[in-house]
Amino acid sequence: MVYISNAPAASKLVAMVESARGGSLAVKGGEADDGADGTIVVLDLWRQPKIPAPFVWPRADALPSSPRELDVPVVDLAAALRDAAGMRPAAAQVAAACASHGFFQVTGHGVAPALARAALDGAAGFFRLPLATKQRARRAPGMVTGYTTAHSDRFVANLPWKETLSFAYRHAAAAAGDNVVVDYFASTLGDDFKPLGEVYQAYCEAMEEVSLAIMAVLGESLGLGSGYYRDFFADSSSIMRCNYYPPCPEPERTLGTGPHCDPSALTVLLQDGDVHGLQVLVGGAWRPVSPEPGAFVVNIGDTFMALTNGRYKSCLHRAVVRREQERRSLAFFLCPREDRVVRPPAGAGATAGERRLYPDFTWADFMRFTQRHYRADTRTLDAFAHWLRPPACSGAAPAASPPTATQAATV
Ligand SMILES: C=C1C[C@]23C[C@H]1CC[C@H]2[C@]1(C)CCC[C@@](C)(C(=O)O)[C@H]1[C@@H]3C(=O)O
Ligand SMILES: O=C(O)CCC(=O)C(=O)O
Ligand SMILES: [Fe+2]
Repeated sequence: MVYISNAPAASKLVAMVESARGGSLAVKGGEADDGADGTIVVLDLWRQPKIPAPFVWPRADALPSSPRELDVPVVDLAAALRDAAGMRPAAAQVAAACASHGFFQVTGHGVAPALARAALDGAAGFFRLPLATKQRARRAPGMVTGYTTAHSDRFVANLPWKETLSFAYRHAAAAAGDNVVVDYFASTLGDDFKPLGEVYQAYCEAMEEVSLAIMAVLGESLGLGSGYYRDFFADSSSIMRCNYYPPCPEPERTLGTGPHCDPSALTVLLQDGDVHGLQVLVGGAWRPVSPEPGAFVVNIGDTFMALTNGRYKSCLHRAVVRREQERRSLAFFLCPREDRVVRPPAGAGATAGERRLYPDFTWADFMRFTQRHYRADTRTLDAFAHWLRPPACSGAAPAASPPTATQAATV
């Protein structure tokens, strides 16, 4: 028997796996099965000799991969926050990186190595659990949070070779003493998962602090002062995502995470060990950003690009997979409070006479766009801006006719 979720996309996928093996397909909807009765679970996907067709990404527009490491500055956050003498070089490093590709690394962040290790190990342990256990946290339709295998509940083609677990981290809740992450783990996976929830609660708190420190440097780098963006994101509503990329029999035909710009404001990424995977598109080639021990990789997302009227770049990136090695990464997506209006301040792109590149929007709307109308890809922010404010001549009404309304469900 094959366990599948109720989604048609997933049933198609599993059917393909089955037919590739010449086995018979029995579809089981509803509750997850732990596989103890001989059930073949979706995890068998990761052990196929060939990748199923829905995982094959088109190569027509394939750009070359370069072995040359991307030059990403390493910014010492502790020095930057200590005094003006430390801030000056940090702000200059960040300004240069963000004006070109938007990627840099941070050290001096104050995150205890043991906490980072526990978060990575926790992800390793979680993804090794039986599918049925992980499915207790499965993503609800239209939500970004939850557990997914290859996003097969959302899409039928260009499936990513990964499993993910995502959860929300809201500053307001944490400030009120609510342990939202612990509660999430306990309520979806069970009380046994409280200790893991505690690890991620602490990790998210640390990530928020790191993100706000970076916001201080970004503000300085744009001449707005260290408080401007720090205040804007002081009541953030962020997303934490654990990525697991299994070894892949045909790594050159698929991707762990497809080419995209992060819709969020800022991403703080922790890569596990020395397994390379993250690549950034710069100068027409995919360039690796390898894990630096003790450093986090930071990148500007679309929301911050909009906050600077395009001055700071949200750059295309992807994650490749490997034949022999599995890989894990932890991404903390810093996002504004849902109802905050994203608009560049005077001095960072909204000076008199400068053309606004993007309309005002709220994170709630942008988030909804990526979960219900559009699959985040190479041009998410432009598609969203167009959806919010179609060109006058098109006559289209935004909510009634998102340009790619069917994409999220099918592609
Ligand atoms: C708002 C979001 C959409 C995604 C999750 C968060 C932040 C990053 C986005 C994502 C990772 C970009 C690549 C494509 C995506 C579908 C993925 O492969 O996971 C994106 C996320 C998503 O919609 O789940
Ligand atoms: O796993 C990685 O290295 C990158 C993942 C990523 O870009 C994302 O989750 O947005
Ligand atoms: Fe990303």
